[in-house]
This record gives sequence, C-alpha cells and structure tokens, in this order.
Amino acid sequence: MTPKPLIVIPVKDFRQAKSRLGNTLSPDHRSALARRLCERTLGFFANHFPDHDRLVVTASPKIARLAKKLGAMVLEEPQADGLSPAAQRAADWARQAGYSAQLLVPADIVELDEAEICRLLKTGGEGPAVVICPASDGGTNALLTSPPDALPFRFGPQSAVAHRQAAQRLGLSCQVLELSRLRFDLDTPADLSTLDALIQQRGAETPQELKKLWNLCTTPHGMTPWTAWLTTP
Ligand SMILES: Nc1nc2c(ncn2[C@@H]2O[C@H](COP(=O)(O)OP(=O)(O)OP(=O)(O)O)[C@@H](O)[C@H]2O)c(=O)[nH]1
Ligand SMILES: O=C(O)[C@H](O)COP(=O)(O)O
Repeated sequence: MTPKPLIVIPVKDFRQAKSRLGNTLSPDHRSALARRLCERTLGFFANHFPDHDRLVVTASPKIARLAKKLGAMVLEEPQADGLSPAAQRAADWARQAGYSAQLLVPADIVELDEAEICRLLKTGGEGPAVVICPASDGGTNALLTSPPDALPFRFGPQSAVAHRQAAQRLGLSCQVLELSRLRFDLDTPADLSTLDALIQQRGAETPQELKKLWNLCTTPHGMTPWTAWLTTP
C-alpha cells in the first residue's frame, strides 16, 4: 500500500472550462485563465509536495502533455462526463494501484497554501475516513478519501453537504475542515470581483501570482475583457 495519499487533479479541456464566466470573459480569456490556474495547481503540488504522487484526470491530450511536463501521471478519460465520474475513475485507478487514500483538488483554487494542505493531509486518521473542505459557494474544494473509493462522489451544487451526508449514510468517519485560502475557487463573475477586492486589499503585499492571474482577465490595453468582449463585433 502507498501510505501517502495520491493527489488527484481533474482538468477538463481549457476551451470548455469556466463556462460560468462566459458572459464576462472572452473564450480566449477563459481558456488562458483555466490553463494558468491548472499550471499553478500542478506546480504547487510538485514544488511543495514532491513526495506525493500526482494524477491528472483529463480527456485532453494537450492537458495530458502539460501534466506530464509538470511531473504528474495522467489518467485519460474518454470524454469530460463531469467531475464525479472523473473522481470515481481516479479512485478506482488509485485503489487498484495500491494507494491507501486520495486527495482530490480542483484545478481552479485561487490561492493554494502549503500550511493548509499539510493540515488537511494530517487530518483523517486511521481507517476509512473522509475529510471535506467546503468551497465558499457550498461546493467541495478538496476531498480526502481513505480508501480512495470510500464514498460515492457527489460533486455539484452544495456538494460539501452531499458528501457529508454520503459519508454519514456509510458510517464513515467524516470531518469538515474549513480552510480560508482553499475555500476560494474562480468560477463566477462574483469570484472575479472577489479576486479584484483581494488584490486591492493586499496592495503592495499582493503576491505576484495573483496579479498575473488578474492580468489574464484583462486585455493588454488595460480594459477589462468584458468591455472588450461586449464591444467585439
Ligand atoms: N477530468 C475532468 N475534470 C473536470 C470535469 N468537469 C470539471 N472538471 C474539473 O473540475 C474542477 C472544477 O471544475 P468546475 O468549477 O466544476 O468546472 P469549470 O470548467 O472550472 O467551470 P464551469 O464550466 O463554469 O463549470 C476543474 O479543475 C475542472 O477542470 C470533467 O468532466 N472531467
Ligand atoms: O463541489 C464541486 O462540485 C466542485 O468543487 C466544483 O464546484 P464549483 O463548480 O462550484 O467549482
């Protein structure tokens, strides 16, 4: 058995990603944003958790190449059928490969924090267990399952509650861990406003990476893409 949890990162084709930003960002901006978020996620785990294997689940050959370049293994899915099927596919693979647990993290967290992930990985304990990290919108922004396929995946609206209920129905040890950085993923125009407010609030203390992320949402001319997008014939 491999004692360290497998880090599972599901990534759908960048051109299909961030559809909830479709009325705000142009397709090119959305794709570039999704790619940058994915690169940062893979780079974060490669740099801070090199002793944990990483597995990217994707149907995109382009993302598979990117994942391998950034040190991750790749589990190809025939098509993007949704986050829960992708998570289940990973859990089945992880179980068969001998991993005792898996930590699924979406590739759109704005600020991954090493101390938070260390705390998450230390939670859970022995035996079948689930640790849920809720997103600010009630989703699940990290899910630690031991064994990997300990429970059915219920990603979607209010999935943090759905996962807790599924764990309780199965009599699994279940902890809900609120982590302030991990709660914030970039899905909606309101999340873009939150990112902008975060940058304004931090001012000179703003990490360069956050500024780069924000710059990806604006045109070279400093206009916001929604202006450019709406005025594009
Ligand atoms: N492999 C795989 N990953 C997925 C799939 N659907 C979503 N994801 C990934 O799961 C994470 C959370 O995605 P969502 O926020 O639900 O989807 P999104 O594409 O980022 O945004 P929307 O298109 O607005 O739903 C991201 O890393 C996505 O790339 C899928 O069908 N297959
Ligand atoms: O809980 C979920 O379904 C995933 O984290 C995705 O949620 P999101 O679409 O709100 O990011």
